[in-house]
Amino acid sequence: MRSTAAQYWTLTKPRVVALIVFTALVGMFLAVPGLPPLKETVLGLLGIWLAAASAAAINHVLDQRIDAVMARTHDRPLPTGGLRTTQAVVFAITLGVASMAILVFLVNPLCAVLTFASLIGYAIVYTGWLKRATPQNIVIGGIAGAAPPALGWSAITGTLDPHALLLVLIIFVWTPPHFWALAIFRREDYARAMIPMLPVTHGVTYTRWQILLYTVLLVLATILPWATGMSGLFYLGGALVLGVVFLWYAWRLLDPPDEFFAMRTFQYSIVYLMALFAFLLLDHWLMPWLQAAPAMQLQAT
Ligand code: HEM
Ligand SMILES: CC(C)=CCC/C(C)=C/CC/C(C)=C/COP(=O)(O)OP(=O)(O)O
Repeated sequence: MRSTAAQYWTLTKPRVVALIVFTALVGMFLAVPGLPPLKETVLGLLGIWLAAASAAAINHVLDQRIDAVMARTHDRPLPTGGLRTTQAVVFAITLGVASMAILVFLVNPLCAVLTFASLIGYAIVYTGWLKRATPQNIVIGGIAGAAPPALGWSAITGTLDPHALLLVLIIFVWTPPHFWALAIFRREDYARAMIPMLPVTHGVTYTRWQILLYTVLLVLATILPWATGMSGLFYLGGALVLGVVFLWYAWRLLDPPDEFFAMRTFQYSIVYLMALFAFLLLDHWLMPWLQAAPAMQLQAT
């Protein structure tokens, strides 16, 4: 039996939210030359983390009947009775209110509004409506999960920058291969719960082609930070290597070597996004050094 604290922690989907917060952090670092101001960085991350955790807890509340019939999710705190619905609702509201208080009063109103829209987008629009309504659920709902780089950026600058939207676009296009690979492996779960995920409504072969299509779009989208001058060649090299590996997974998935290959593709999607954003960050730090190096060589001669 897990402790009550561990059950609450599970409600926040800690690993998904950790990667979400990392993408927000990268948005913050890319927003300004050098280091972003400490106060906005720390409080902005705290506010975004609390909002995402609140949204995740609401997802557990609204999905508890679905979660109870799926093998992957049946042991979550609400289906098992580890926590009562009222406990989860109070927890979600507390996190949400704390997040908004921090962002409105200590960061800036734009960041607060965008973060609130993402919270509602995931917790209510995706979970409460789209997930049950259309196989395009995760494509449209993916906007909320993709928003954090823009949330981070706006926490630092108080503006919505086109470069931040490029990072949002990358995660938006990444979401379908990320999720549909898992959904192929778990399609019987979704069929049993009567959730219209793409492999259930359109079949596995169609979903595999859609994964390949979105992976091609993803690789093209990842060229844009370099093409628009936001990132340098170090980033581009990393993005292309990661992208070629993703394309290889998506291509092999059309005729997979075993039934677990879709799951391996899903796992790679997470490594991919983590590494891609790490490349953005490293490139941002390295760029001044790389640009200064030829000038220093000239001075030496
Ligand atoms: C609508 C958009 C998305 C959908 C439908 C989706 C769906 C899923 C699902 C069903 C899982 C398996 C969770 C589990 O077994 O507990 C998962 C795992 C994961 N997702 Fe997503 N995801 C989305 C967006 C994102 C975003 C935006 C990120 C991060 C930027 C992300 C990061 C992760 C990570 C890190 C895991 C692994 C969690 C673990 O190992 O416990 N996902 N996703
Ligand atoms: C404020 C802000 C940044 C909000 C974003 C919040 C957030 C946690 C987004 C992650 C998306 C996600 C895990 C979707 C899976 O939901 P699912 O219900 O399809 O998956 P499940 O079956 O594992 O519950």
